[in-house]
Amino acid sequence: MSHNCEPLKELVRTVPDFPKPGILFYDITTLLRDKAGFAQLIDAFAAYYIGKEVDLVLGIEARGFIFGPALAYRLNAGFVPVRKPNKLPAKAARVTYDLEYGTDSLEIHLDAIQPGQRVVIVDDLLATGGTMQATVQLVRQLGGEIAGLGFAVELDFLKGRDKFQEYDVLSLLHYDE
Ligand SMILES: O=P(O)(O)OC[C@H]1O[C@H](OP(=O)(O)OP(=O)(O)O)[C@H](O)[C@@H]1O
Ligand SMILES: Nc1ncnc2[nH]cnc12
Repeated sequence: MSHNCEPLKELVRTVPDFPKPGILFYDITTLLRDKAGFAQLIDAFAAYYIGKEVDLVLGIEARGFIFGPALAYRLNAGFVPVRKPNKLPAKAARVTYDLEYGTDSLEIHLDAIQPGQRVVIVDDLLATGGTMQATVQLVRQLGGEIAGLGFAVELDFLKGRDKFQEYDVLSLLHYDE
């Protein structure tokens, strides 16, 4: 199967003024419901990370939970959820960050990563990069080694990628505006 995912952009719906006036929302639900499209995305992620000795895939709540477990399964890796505040039952580390449309916090269980484990973090979309930057901070706090940062969609014009120059960043679909 081809891993050129760009044609899948046709399956992403844009919704103006959601969740706030002035935001153009890139809605991937229309892509997820397409069985060939969803399979191609997971295949493309898997093809990129297979052979990179990944121990854990981290998914960021909520939309990172869609891709993370499917990829972890394909890589024979574990899955770790990075969650919104006060959802994790055991002791957790927390970080607060800015979003394109507000602020939020994320948490990870303190024992979720053993020092030196190789971690890929996945999310549906890279906008300003605040969410991923916060998650990178959590992984580093726990002593994980970042093997890669993976996104289904990148909004190139927001330049979130600039925050991750020292990391291997993979985005499957790119939008210039
Ligand atoms: O690059 P950034 O500017 O940080 O934006 C990207 C983040 O924003 C969205 O999540 P959101 O916080 O809306 O949460 P949700 O997945 O629960 O809808 C998206 O799923 C990413 O996680
Ligand atoms: N414009 C956008 N569309 C979808 N998800 C987002 N997360 C942050 N900005 C977004």
